[in-house]
Amino acid sequence: MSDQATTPRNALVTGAGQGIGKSIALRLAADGLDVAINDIPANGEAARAVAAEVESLGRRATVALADVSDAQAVDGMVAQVAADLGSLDVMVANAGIAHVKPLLEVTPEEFDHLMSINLRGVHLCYGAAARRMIEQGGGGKIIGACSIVGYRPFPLLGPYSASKWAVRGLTQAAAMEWAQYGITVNAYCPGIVGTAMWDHIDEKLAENEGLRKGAAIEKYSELIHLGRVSVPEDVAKFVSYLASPDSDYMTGQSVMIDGGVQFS
Ligand SMILES: NC(=O)C1=CN([C@@H]2O[C@H](COP(=O)(O)OP(=O)(O)OC[C@H]3O[C@@H](n4cnc5c(N)ncnc54)[C@H](O)[C@@H]3O)[C@@H](O)[C@H]2O)C=CC1
Ligand SMILES: CC(=O)C(C)=O
Repeated sequence: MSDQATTPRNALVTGAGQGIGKSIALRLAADGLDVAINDIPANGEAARAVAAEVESLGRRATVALADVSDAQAVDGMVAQVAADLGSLDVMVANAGIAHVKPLLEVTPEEFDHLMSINLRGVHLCYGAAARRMIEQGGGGKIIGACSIVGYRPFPLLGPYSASKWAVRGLTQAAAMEWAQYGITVNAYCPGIVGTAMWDHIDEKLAENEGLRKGAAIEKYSELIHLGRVSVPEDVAKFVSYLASPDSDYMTGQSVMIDGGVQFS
């Protein structure tokens, strides 16, 4: 195995127009990395606003709009980022969506749509980044969005939980195959983070269980030993470590950063 040859310099964060991805992008910029902001074209304005915030921290930024489920678009995104910033050293495959539905009501189309973003999207981003890093020859850091439900599913989040379970497996396989190139591959497993995703989950769980809005997140928050709902910055601090040389001897891990909900 070759050594991690260079200190990470240029990062790409998918789904970075809001929520956890935005927080990761800003944290990596604060750490001294230049950052490419990805989101879907429909969220382009938010992505450009995050890029402006990165620049206000004194770092270079570029916006690379693409749907991570589209193989051609992902290859184009990675090529654009490497051209704009000079290299790709850190890939954070953060983009994801959640559906809340009883398994017996999930249609094959809904299942495929979720998997195309949460699993194929991560696979495409991992692969495109790895090919670029191998070509560059200096190793790299590949980081994926898993979840506590990648270890223990939540009811009504069946396909979502399965997608995160699969991200954990993909992360282990990629770590094994790409160690020889000095590339580490790890994932973060947040618990209950107060973002638009949990607003949606709360609303749908409430509908399903006949609860008022806000009651579902309160109920699930009782599982958090540290006693508060997570904020995106909690996750970004850990991703900062995964993107830094301090984590060079760690690969294939999907690590809980959940305030003490799930113990692996
Ligand atoms: N919020 C939470 O409690 C938790 C979130 N996660 C994971 O963390 C990641 C980020 O979650 P949040 O920030 O909460 O979600 P969010 O819904 O606030 O943000 C997700 C971002 O991804 C973008 N996105 C969606 N589909 C995309 C696609 N096909 N291509 C490119 N971008 C796309 C959205 O436009 C949005 O900007 C997701 O993978 C999620 O599954 C994991 C555990 C807990
Ligand atoms: C959205 C998600 O992954 C959880 C566990 O809430």
